[in-house]
Amino acid sequence: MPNFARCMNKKRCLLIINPISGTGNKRGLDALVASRLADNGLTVETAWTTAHGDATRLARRAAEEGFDSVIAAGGDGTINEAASALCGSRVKLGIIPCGSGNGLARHLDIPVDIRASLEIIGRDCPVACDYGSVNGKSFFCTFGVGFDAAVSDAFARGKHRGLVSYVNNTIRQFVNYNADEYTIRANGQIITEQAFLVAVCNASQYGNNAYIAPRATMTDGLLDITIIHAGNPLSTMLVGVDMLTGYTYRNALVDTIRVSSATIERKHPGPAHIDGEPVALGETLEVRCHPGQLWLYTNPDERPFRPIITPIASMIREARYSINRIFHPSLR
Ligand SMILES: Nc1ncnc2c1ncn2[C@@H]1O[C@H](COP(=O)(O)OP(=O)(O)OP(=O)(O)O)[C@@H](O)[C@H]1O
Repeated sequence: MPNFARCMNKKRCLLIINPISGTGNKRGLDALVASRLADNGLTVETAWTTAHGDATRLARRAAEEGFDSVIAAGGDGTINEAASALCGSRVKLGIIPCGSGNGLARHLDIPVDIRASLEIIGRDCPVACDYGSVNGKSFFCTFGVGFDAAVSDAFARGKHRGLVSYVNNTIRQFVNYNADEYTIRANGQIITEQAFLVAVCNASQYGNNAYIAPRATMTDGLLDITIIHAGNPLSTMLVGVDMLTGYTYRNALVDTIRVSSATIERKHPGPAHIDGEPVALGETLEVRCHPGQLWLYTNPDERPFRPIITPIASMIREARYSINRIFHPSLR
C-alpha cells in the first residue's frame, strides 16, 4: 500500500467491502467513499474480500501498517471479522451497513443508507465500545444458542441472502424446533431452564429491528443475557411480536440478566451463532464482556431506546431511504 498519504500527513483509511453481503449492488462504492471522505482529510484505499476470514486479515494488516481507521462495508459477519482484528488497538472502525440484517449498525443508529452512513464516519466522533467473547471468540452484537443458532445455520447454507430469505428460514425452523435444557451460572446464581433460546447480547438487536435485548448498550461493561423460556407455539410467536415493538422485557416467557461474565452449559455440543454466523461449539460456553476495547464511529445523535417509538421511527426512516434508492438506483 502506498505511503503517499503518510508523507502528506493525511489520515489513511482502509475500506473493506464484502461483495456478497446483503442483496445490494456495491459497484462504485469504493469511488463514492473515497470522494466523500476526501473532504474530511481521509485517503481511502479499498480491498474487496474474496472469502470468509478475509476482513480479519485485511484489518490486521491495516493496523500493522499504521492506518488511522478501517471501514467495513458489509453485514454483521464482515464487521465481526474486521473488528476482531482491531480490539485493543487505537484504529477506529467505521460501518457502512450493506448486510442482510445490519444488527450492529441499527443498534448504533447508523443509517442503513450508504451516503448517510458516511456522514457519521465523516463526523469523526469515535466511542470506545465493549465487545463480548465466547470461549475466546469475539462477538460485537449477539451470540446465541438454541433457535437463533438453528436459523443462522439454515440461512448460511441457503442460496439467497437478504430479509426475505431470512424470514423464510425463520418460519421453516420454527415449525420443527424443539427446546433444549441450559444451565446458566452468573452473578452468583444458577438457573437451569428448558429454553427456546439463550442470547448473549452486547447490542440490542439481531438485525432488521428485531430487539432481543432492547435495553442493552455497548458502553456499560456488561452483556445482557436474554432467555426465552420454552412455551407453546402461540406464546413463543408473541415473543416475536414483542421483539419488533421492543417490549420483550414485559413478556412472561422472557428473562434478562446483566452480567460481566457467565457460563452456559448445555447437554451436548452443537450449533451456535456469533453475530449471525453459524459456528459449532462445545457443551460449556464461557462468555465475558471486554469493556471499551473497540473504537467505533457511532451516531453522536443516537437517542435512547423507547419501545414502539424507536422501532416505528426506524421503520419510517428506512422506508424513506428505500424510496430514495428507487429514484437513485445507481448505488443500492
Ligand atoms: N467474497 C466472499 N465470498 C463468499 N463469502 C464471503 C466473501 N467475503 C466475505 N464472505 C463471508 O460472507 C459472510 C456473510 O457476510 P455478512 O455477515 O457481512 O453479510 P450478511 O450475512 O448478508 O449480513 P448480516 O450479517 O448483517 O445479516 C461472512 O461469513 C463473510 O466471512
